[in-house]
Amino acid sequence: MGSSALVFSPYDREVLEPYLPPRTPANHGSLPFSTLTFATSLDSAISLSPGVQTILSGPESKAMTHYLRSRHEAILVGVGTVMADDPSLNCRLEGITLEQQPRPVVIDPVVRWDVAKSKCLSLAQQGKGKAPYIVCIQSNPPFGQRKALEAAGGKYIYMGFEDAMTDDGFRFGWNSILTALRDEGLHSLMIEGGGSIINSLLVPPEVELISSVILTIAPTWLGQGGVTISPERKEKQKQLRLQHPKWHPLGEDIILCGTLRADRGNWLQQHSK
Ligand SMILES: NC(=O)C1=CN([C@@H]2O[C@H](COP(=O)(O)OP(=O)(O)OC[C@H]3O[C@@H](n4cnc5c(N)ncnc54)[C@H](OP(=O)(O)O)[C@@H]3O)[C@@H](O)[C@H]2O)C=CC1
Ligand SMILES: Nc1nc(O)c(N)c(N[C@@H]2O[C@H](COP(=O)(O)O)[C@@H](O)[C@H]2O)n1
Repeated sequence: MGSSALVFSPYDREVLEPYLPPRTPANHGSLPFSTLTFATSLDSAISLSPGVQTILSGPESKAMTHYLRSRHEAILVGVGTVMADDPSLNCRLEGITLEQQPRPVVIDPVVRWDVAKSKCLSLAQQGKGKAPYIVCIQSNPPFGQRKALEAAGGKYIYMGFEDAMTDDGFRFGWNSILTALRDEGLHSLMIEGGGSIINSLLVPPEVELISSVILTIAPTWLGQGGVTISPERKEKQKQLRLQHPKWHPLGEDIILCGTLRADRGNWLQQHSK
């Protein structure tokens, strides 16, 4: 995504409002309000292949993504995404102060990402975003990286080893991740990707941790071999269906909002026009 200041209209803001975190966090003990949001093709791909950044959002939905960034206290991505994209993970909406910038959070269990060389840290050093929090198991990340990260206001968040080892490597439970972020004082979280992060959340019981879903659907097919969103189907699992869906066209894309949690239904109905 480019670097010029973006504008998102008051009308479009109002359409999204019921699906966004409350402006004043209600309960300090609860887990962060978590919005799952990403851009997908018509064949459910979020990139052409692992490790390749693929622009799907048009200018209008890109501005929406930056509005969402301004409305959450943190943006979460997996290490696969930062290694592939070297993203900025800041908000480039017109008039945003440093205080209003979201905190980037990167799930990087064995510290594969060299944060010291990242665009995200460089932007934090320039006061154009916040330095990331990196969620990992390792207790001694490379000294130079830790020094650079901490000097800019970021940190490593260490998770316990218990229950984290799986056939795929270290995997923290989502409840533990969200608890750790709540303990860092983060009340709302925008989960952007990538594929493995999103797919692991779209299965029970993790799906209950998602407060809202806001998708950008771009009118394009990426074809086979991409990173796709297609969660594992567990035996006897019910179909996973978005509740209270709202479709909203933005430029050439369409935005699909909804919820996956039964207890959000009443709240959404009250706040939807
Ligand atoms: N279109 C869009 O909106 C978006 C597209 N993307 C695209 O997605 C692609 C990247 O997706 P993908 O390759 O799946 O990578 P991810 O960003 O999903 O990162 C995956 C890695 O994160 C770590 N991880 C994930 N879940 C956990 C967990 N529960 N506990 C501990 N570690 C965990 C693992 O690291 P380890 O391997 O070290 O164990 C895993 O391999 C890129 O091409 C990017 O461009 C990304 C975001 C948005
Ligand atoms: N909303 C959206 N649309 C796309 O087309 C995308 N490729 C992405 N990708 C996500 O945005 C990150 C890039 O952010 P910066 O512009 O560098 O801040 C990328 O890493 C993905 O998380 N999103």
